[in-house]
Amino acid sequence: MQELFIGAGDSPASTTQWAMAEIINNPNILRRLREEIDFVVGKKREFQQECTIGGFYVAKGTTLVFNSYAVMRDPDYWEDPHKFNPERFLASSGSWQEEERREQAMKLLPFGGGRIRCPGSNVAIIVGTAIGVMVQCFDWKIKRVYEVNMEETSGLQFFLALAHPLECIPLSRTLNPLPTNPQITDL
Ligand code: HEM
Repeated sequence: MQELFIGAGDSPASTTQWAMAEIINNPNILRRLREEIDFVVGKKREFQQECTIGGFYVAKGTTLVFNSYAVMRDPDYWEDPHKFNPERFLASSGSWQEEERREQAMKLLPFGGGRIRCPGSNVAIIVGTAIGVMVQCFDWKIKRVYEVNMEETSGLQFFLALAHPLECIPLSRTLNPLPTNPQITDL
């Protein structure tokens, strides 16, 4: 946990500051960078021409927002879509052909897609590391109730949230040590 905070905190902030300081001191580089970004990204993100998608007419100038929540919980694509079942990805991924894999990826959109796909998705992978560390190092207890209340709320927040924020107690696994790896202890 300590490594996560140290490794993830100052390093991106300080690297960004150094790079921006250099860019500001070198206006030619700033101009070239901006030109390249404008060339690749463009200056507009709306439909540049009319078209039809899945039978629906989309007029020029439309800004399209898709409902990725509905796509990722669509019972036509996902078996038992509301069930927390991470193993669903393990079970089928081995047997998928490349085409099926690509099609399946279109139905899993945690970071959106296309040109406005989340640019922080590589950084966000840290969520997996944090969960891995919490599972590896602690047992988790909740107060009074049998299981965590999974009721959802959107409220005034932008993101879907737990209606009752998670309150849990970490119990260190040091009393029940991790099995030692002989290859590592032998070094
Ligand atoms: C688990 C964490 C994250 C999730 C689930 C997530 C998800 C998303 C989604 C769904 C979008 C909208 C994409 C679309 O409209 O197609 C988005 C946009 C964006 N995300 Fe993330 N994100 C996460 C973390 C991050 C992080 C760590 C950063 C920055 C380091 C970041 C920066 C952005 C930005 C700047 C946009 C706007 C992109 C644009 O409109 O061009 N996100 N994110």
